[in-house]
Order: sequence, then C-alpha cells, then structure tokens
Amino acid sequence: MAHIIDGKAVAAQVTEKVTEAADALRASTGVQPGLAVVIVGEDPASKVYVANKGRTARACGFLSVEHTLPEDTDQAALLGLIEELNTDPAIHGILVQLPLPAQIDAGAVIQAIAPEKDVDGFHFINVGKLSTGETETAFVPCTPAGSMVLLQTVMERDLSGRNAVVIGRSNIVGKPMFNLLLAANATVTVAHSRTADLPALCRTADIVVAAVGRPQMVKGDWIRPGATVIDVGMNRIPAPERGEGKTRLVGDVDFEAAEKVAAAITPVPGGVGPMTIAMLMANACVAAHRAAGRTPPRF
Ligand SMILES: Nc1nc(=O)c2c([nH]1)NC[C@@H]1CN(c3ccc(C(=O)N[C@@H](CCC(=O)O)C(=O)O)cc3)C=[N+]21
Ligand SMILES: [Mg+2]
Repeated sequence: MAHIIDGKAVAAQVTEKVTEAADALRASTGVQPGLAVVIVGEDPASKVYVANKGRTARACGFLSVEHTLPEDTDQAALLGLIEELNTDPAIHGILVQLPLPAQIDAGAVIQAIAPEKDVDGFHFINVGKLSTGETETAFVPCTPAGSMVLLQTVMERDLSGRNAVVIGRSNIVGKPMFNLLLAANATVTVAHSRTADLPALCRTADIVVAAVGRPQMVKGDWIRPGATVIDVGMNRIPAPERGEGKTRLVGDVDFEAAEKVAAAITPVPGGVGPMTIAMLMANACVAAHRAAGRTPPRF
C-alpha cells in the first residue's frame, strides 16, 4: 500500500509560512500583499475555486479583490480592467480565471497582465524564464509548482537521474512540469494523445505525473512497483451510489489500483488541488516582496 501524500496538510504548512511572511512584510514596510482574481461569467465550478482562493488569501492576511464580469464581457472591457489592475499599487498579483468565454482571446488577455503581477506564471516572460532556468525571478505556474513540493516531501533531493513521465502537454501543467523536473535533474518524457504504447512507457517511470483530464485513465498495471504518482486530474463523474444525480471528484489515475503498486500517490481531492491554491498565495507574497524592494522568502 502506497504512502498517501497529504496535499491538504502540506498546503496548510505553505500558507502558514506565507501568512508569517506577509505579516513581517507589512510590519517592516507597510505593504500588504494584494491579490486580484478576475472571473468572467457564472460557471459554477469556477466560482467555487475563486471563492476558495479569496478565502485563503484573506486567511493569509492579504487584501483580496474579486472582479466578476458578465458572461458577455468583451475583450476591450476585460483588457481595460487588467490595465487598471496593472497600475494599481495595492495589487501585487492578478489571476484571470480560465477558461474564458469564446468571444475573448485568452492568449491576448494573459499577455496583457504585467509579468511582475502574473502569479499564474502564464506570461511569455515567466514561461521563458522558467524554460531558460531563471527560476529565481520567474513565477512558476501554481499546479506544477505545488506538484514539485509534493514530490519533494517523499523524494527529497532524490529526483536526480530518475525517470519521470509527464502525461499531458498543456501550457498550464505538462510543459512547466517538464521544465521543473528537468531542472531537478530527472530524465523527463512528455507523453500525449499520440504517444505509442503509453502503458509500457509509464512502466519505465519512477515518477508519473498525470495531467490529461481523463477520469481514471492511468491503470494500476501502468505503474512500476515503488513509483511515485502525482495525479493532477480533477474530473467530476456521476456517483449514483451517493444518490440520484450526485457526482464525485476523481483524478486521472485509477487510485484504488495504483495505490496498491506505487510507493507514494496523491489523492483527489486533497492532493494537488489544495497545493495549487497554496502556491498561488506564495507567488502573490513573492510579488509583494519584490514590489516593496525586499528579497522574497522561499516557500
Ligand atoms: N488562471 C487560472 N489559474 C488557475 O490556477 C486555475 C484556473 N485559471 N482555472 C481553473 C483551474 C482549476 N484550479 C483548481 C484549484 C484548486 C482546486 C482545489 O482546491 N481542489 C480541491 C477540491 C475541490 C472540490 O472539491 O471541488 C482538491 O483537489 O482537494 C481545484 C482546481 C485552478 N485553476
Ligand atoms: Mg487534489
């Protein structure tokens, strides 16, 4: 039976450090970290995440500002709001909740965010810094950053020379995860929908990171005995056993089968999800330190 990595507990440790750092920054400089979250439309899942982020930001002692814009908001209006937030000295971090409605060019919106306030790490400047090894000044996307922290709780500095397979090549998870694992001296393969014999490839992995968005796709017999499994998936599936019309959250990994084989595995919920929010707080706290001319702590 695998060790189950407690993402909630690790996230609480991170937000506690962030809270202390935010207090100290405020005491020494008067600067209170400020995080703005922008949401367009009324997608219920998005609203839950955004509420979660606001609650955590306030618990860390941040100023937390939420902007909810109507579903039919146009590009110019959204860019106008971003420009306001870019120049607002009380705001150090800006997150525009994805996905955005079809009439909006999400890429253009992301590039309009000032790189020094881009706490999602999606701006070209931050992507380029991560991929060229400028990790001191890059903002690293929150889900991959949190996944690395969880990996390090079980593997410490031991990623060097390990085989890692990242399933999924998104800009948000797969590609930054590749860069972080590579920077930690792992040998990294990025698999995707066209990969030949994914089960066999996975069996070569000491570390599997599943980020495809397909419920329970990664089977137990894909996992090499003793491997570490990071499940980034977050899929809602019907759960008739819980009652008519009920759903439950599952990852991209068949958890029950994989945990019998793996050495360590993250659960869903309670794994990567809480870490994503914790790393967002860490990034916003770093942004506030830089704005105040202080060296940011490491989280
Ligand atoms: N610009 C942008 N940045 C994001 O970081 C971003 C985004 N857009 N759009 C949506 C996704 C999704 N996301 C989650 C964060 C935390 C949980 C989380 O806390 N999950 C809990 C459970 C939540 C539940 O029960 O529904 C857990 O896994 O334990 C989930 C999902 C951030 N995202
Ligand atoms: Mg989770």
